[in-house]
Amino acid sequence: MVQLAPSILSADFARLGEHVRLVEEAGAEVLHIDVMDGHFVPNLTFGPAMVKALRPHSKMRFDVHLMIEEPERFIADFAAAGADHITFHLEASRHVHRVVQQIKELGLTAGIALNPATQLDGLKYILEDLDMVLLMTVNPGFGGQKFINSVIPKIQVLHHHIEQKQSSCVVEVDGGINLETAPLAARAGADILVAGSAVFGQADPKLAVEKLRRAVSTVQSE
Ligand SMILES: O=C(CO)[C@H](O)[C@H](O)COP(=O)(O)O
Ligand SMILES: [Fe+2]
Repeated sequence: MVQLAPSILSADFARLGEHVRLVEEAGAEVLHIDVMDGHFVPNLTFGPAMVKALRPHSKMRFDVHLMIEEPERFIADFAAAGADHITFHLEASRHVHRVVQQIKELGLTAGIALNPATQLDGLKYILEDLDMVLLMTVNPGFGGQKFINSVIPKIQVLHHHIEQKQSSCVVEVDGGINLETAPLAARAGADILVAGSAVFGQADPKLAVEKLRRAVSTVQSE
């Protein structure tokens, strides 16, 4: 069963509580929270205070995607604010194993994200410690970008590897997911699909989640 993770990056920040409740009512399992620092990526978003403010409004799993340099500096703050899961970028940390341990010691699940051009090889000695791998299908930094099709084989390879190892690690795909690309990513082996503009950029975010769910359910029944 593929899960949907609406990204608040494209939500109306002035009506965030209301928007988050809408997607939860529509059955979204995970809320994706994009944190950007203006260094690792050329954009700035928000910090732990946003997670803390949203926490009382939702029972969804809070999936924090850190697009920040030296993520170890902020793990404890996001955990205290109510994150359930933290993903950081392989490209942004020099002590990958230590950061994974830090996240897990706080009782959260841990994931590593890879930019579209980053090889899977960098995960070789850490994969067994991960709860999630996030494969970016756009270059991180902005919502509303076009899905990079050449990442599809990378999703397939990772999915097959995880299946062979009988690991419980899940594959999340993030960037440019819409009604057309969601089935492609699901068919390639994605377990969780992040969608920002295809949900919160639509006039009716609740209907948008329902449509995405229908689009991926056709793949599951193949
Ligand atoms: O991590 C991200 C960008 O760096 C976002 O999660 C992602 O881009 C979602 O937005 P959209 O679905 O509009 O592409
Ligand atoms: Fe993201």
